[in-house]
Amino acid sequence: MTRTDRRKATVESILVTAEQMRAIEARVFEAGIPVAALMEKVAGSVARRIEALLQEMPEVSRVGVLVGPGHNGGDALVVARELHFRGYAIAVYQPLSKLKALTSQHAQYLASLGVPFDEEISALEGCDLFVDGLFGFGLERPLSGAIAEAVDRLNEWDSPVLSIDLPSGLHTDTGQPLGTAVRATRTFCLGLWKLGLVQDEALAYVGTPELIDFDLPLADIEAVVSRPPALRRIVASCARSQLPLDRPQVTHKYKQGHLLLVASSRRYSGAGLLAGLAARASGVGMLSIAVPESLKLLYNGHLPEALVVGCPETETGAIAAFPEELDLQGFSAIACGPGLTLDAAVVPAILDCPVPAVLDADGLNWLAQNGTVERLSAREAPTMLTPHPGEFKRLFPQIERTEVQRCDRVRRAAVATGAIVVLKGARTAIAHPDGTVAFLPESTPALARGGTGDVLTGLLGGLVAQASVGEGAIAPLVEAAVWWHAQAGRLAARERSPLGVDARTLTDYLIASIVDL
Ligand SMILES: NC(=O)C1=CN([C@@H]2O[C@H](COP(=O)(O)OP(=O)(O)OC[C@H]3O[C@@H](n4cnc5c(N)ncnc54)[C@H](O)[C@@H]3O)[C@@H](O)[C@H]2O)[C@@H](O)CC1
Ligand SMILES: [K+]
Repeated sequence: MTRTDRRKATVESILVTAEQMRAIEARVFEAGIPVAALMEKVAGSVARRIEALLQEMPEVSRVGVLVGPGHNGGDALVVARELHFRGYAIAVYQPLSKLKALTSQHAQYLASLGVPFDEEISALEGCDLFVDGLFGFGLERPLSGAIAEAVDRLNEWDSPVLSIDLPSGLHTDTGQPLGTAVRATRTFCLGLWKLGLVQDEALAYVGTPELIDFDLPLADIEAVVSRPPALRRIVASCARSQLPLDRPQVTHKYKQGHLLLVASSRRYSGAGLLAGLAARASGVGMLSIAVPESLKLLYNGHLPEALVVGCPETETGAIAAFPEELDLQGFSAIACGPGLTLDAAVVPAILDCPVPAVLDADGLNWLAQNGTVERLSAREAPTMLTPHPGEFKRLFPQIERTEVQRCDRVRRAAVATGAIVVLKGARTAIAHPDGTVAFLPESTPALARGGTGDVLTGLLGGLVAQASVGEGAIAPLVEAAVWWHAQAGRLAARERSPLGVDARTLTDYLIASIVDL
């Protein structure tokens, strides 16, 4: 990989906090680039990008530009100037009279060109497009008074809004609106991806995010951001490259991993089927499924290739124990949890077994009742937990109470337990025991349906089983599984509408979403 490629890969994959961005910028300025030159370069790139978008928007003639007191406002003024010269009618909303020096100079020049400035947002009413440069990264103070009212007013209008760096009002790290925030159609994130943009709280504000790379030197990025970076985005090309698509020519089924799926009860008979169908799509060499004895026929019917292990049942129809002859150590991975109910008595045996394990649903609920941290830190083999926020809260009540930010909560959970923790959400976060956290930047709300979590468990289990018999590391595969699951959801939503992504259908789209790679 050349240095240029490495820089590009780094820029695509890391997430920075406001503090880190500030430190990187400071190094660049210290090294000598004039602030005005950088602003011209960055805002010039944004302007060219907007001009390209405008080629597809012939209806736009009047552009409203929101200008704040700092350099985000300066960027917006450069964009406004360029669009003015391209023939667009520009109107500027500038609520605060005191501007930073550079911003003030740009304002003075734009005004000299005859562009009208106003301190009332109503002056922009009826514009065909808005450019939001009120506040950029590092905002701490909540928006209030007339500016907050102006933002709320803007949010009621229909024309598209393009935000520079972040939607104004959003906290750079938490992604939460400070008082209120601009609801953008598109956000041009400058230089490096900001952590806040991949938080669930930010999604209603960010619109389509896009990175404007302005050539921050790799040395300056690496001087501030640790290696491996503590915070990352899952990049599609990297996730894809982890999938076990290239098999050796000479192999056999047991060399491709043997997954034991432990799932279902008479009450929740379908959960294990969904996980089993997803495990099938993972390409795992052998699939065994342990279910209550009375469900054996059902499972044989739906998953003819699987070895179905009928287990003794409790009175309630849960798995009471594994059959004596079942050797847990003979599997390359175990995935446990979907549909078990808390009556199932199999989790301790899995925890005691030195085989990689994925725990979900009632596997997690069992842990929550029996001491998550103590039980997991004693384990020798890799463990993966896939909680949704409710399960996470039950698993880690102390962490939930002390940490405000999701990113910190999930990181602490992974460090404390030694497990890889997949905290599911609109933007799933994956924390590793070394303290690094990766976020899935693209997904679809169509996946918010019962059973899609069972699909993830089966898929992840199947991939982990393959990695654990091969040379591949398990950690990157967890991220690949989360990415793949979302890709399947996105493809299904595109082809069948967001209503057509039931969990059973999702399992069909797993293969469809990777066949043309
Ligand atoms: N300096 C440069 O050449 C570059 C600057 N960039 C731009 O600069 C931005 C960051 O600039 P700044 O650090 O000036 O930050 P802002 O543009 O967000 O402005 C901060 C100013 O707003 C005021 N302020 C903060 N909260 C407020 C509130 N709630 N109500 C009223 N006023 C409030 C502060 O007193 C401060 O003066 C980036 O987001 C980006 O757009 C980037 O283009 C990179 C290059
Ligand atoms: K902004």
